[in-house]
Amino acid sequence: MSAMFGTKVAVIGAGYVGLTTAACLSSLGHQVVCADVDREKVDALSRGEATIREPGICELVVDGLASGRLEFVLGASAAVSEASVVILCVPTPMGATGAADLTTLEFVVAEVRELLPPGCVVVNKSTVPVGTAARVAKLIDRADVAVVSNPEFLREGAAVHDFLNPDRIVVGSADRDPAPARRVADLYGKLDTSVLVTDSASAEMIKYASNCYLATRLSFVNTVAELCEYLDASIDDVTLGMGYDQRIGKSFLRPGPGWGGSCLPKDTFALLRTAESAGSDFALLRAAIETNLKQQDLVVDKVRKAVGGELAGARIGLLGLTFKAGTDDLRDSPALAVAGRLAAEGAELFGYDPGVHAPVPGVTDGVRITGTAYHAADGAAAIVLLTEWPEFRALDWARIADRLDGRSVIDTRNLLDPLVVAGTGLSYQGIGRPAALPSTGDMVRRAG
Ligand SMILES: NC(=O)c1ccc[n+]([C@@H]2O[C@H](COP(=O)([O-])OP(=O)(O)OC[C@H]3O[C@@H](n4cnc5c(N)ncnc54)[C@H](O)[C@@H]3O)[C@@H](O)[C@H]2O)c1
Ligand SMILES: O=c1ccn([C@@H]2O[C@H](COP(=O)(O)OP(=O)(O)O[C@H]3O[C@H](CO)[C@@H](O)[C@H](O)[C@H]3O)[C@@H](O)[C@H]2O)c(=O)[nH]1
Repeated sequence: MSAMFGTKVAVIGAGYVGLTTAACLSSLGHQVVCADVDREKVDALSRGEATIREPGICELVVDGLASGRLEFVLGASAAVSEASVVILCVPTPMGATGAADLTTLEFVVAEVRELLPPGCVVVNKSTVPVGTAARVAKLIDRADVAVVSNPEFLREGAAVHDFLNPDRIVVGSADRDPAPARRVADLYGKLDTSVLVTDSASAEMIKYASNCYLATRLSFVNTVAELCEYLDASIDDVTLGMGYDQRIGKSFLRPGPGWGGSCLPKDTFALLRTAESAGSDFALLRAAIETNLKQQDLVVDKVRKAVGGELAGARIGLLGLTFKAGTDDLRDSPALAVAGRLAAEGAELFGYDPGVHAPVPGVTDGVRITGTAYHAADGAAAIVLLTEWPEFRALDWARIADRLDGRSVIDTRNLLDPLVVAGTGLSYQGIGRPAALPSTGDMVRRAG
């Protein structure tokens, strides 16, 4: 069967996943109505203003509105009445027990179930525990509506690129029913990628297993980095040497202040809880989570030592507050977790982040936001780099040295060239990096 274009699609939720999905599907030729409960967001998007910081999103929204293939509406019920595919992209945050909280998802399902046109396919794109597609099908309780799981794998900061160039598309339907799975797979017919069709439980598990594997890999790397410090080895060279093994690969091996963001922390907890309810002890995953919390302690220990053992009253400059570079997202940011621990010990914090221009009440409390990296350094006893924004590499470190009160630079992302920083008279510490070695990866011979 040839790929089908021009499908009428409703996308529920206009956040990182929903807005990207809506804008990209309209760019692929589909007719998309995207709904959100946030009136300001709907109004801004309807005016062609992007509400998230993602390369390419604004252009797609503007093009979609101009072509008439993209529309934003308030509330899910306003979006679904003519849709042949309804894609749920609402939040599934961590609940009180660590399990995913499905309240919003179930609320939306209850809101739209009677409005869905006959023959419509409902798609779970939100990250949801195994069994949720079956549960949603029960809640909808209509023989003429199928429920399909289609997990999303995009990364923030590269959302549009990842959506349009996915490593794979996973579609799971009840009993592997091919007809609704094909309807969903066909939405992506213009993309050159592998499409895996499976049952809905396996599709849901693929999403959690992928995120939990990535988190475990990082906890492993962070632990190897800690060992490197004791053994005077270089984590940069160790991960480079590991990455040449094609079974391991080079990506997702950078040590840091711990992994964070809106997905890995909640999804690791959720799978741990799912395992517990299935009577299984996922000890490896639990260790990955615990290792991640310990990583923040290690960073705080380094800072405490750097300022002479007492954080109370110490002025510290922080470079980076977002959970990774290239995003303005502060949700579950390891940088803010470290800041919170430093503040709890009485440190006075001044922070600069290229993606954060004003304090965010309840989120950046305890950190005074500065307009430049140099202002964060003013009079500080130490500088702590927490997010790997490339522009921090290009800072004038001699100028920072002049403005600092103390001498310490702690680079939790191994972003900086230690020789450049040390060349200004500052004392450099990375993660798993011996202080006195040249930067990294000096190859004697490179193949090809
Ligand atoms: N952020 C990512 O990188 C990413 C990647 C893959 C999967 N996911 C998953 O996708 C889901 C959504 O994540 P997100 O980051 O896009 O969340 P988000 O918070 O950025 O966006 C969710 C949107 O849903 C809206 N919303 C809430 N209740 C609603 C309702 N009743 N009706 C309509 N809209 C409603 C919110 O106003 C918000 O705009 C989660 O399950 C997440 O785990 C996220
Ligand atoms: O080598 C690395 C790579 C990442 N990180 C950290 O790991 C966290 C997560 O990073 P990343 O995976 O790039 O961020 P997300 O945008 O949250 O994307 C993850 O979570 C999404 C939501 O489920 C998935 O769709 C993506 O595939 C998955 O990578 C961040 O704190 C990063 O700083 C490191 O410390 N070292």
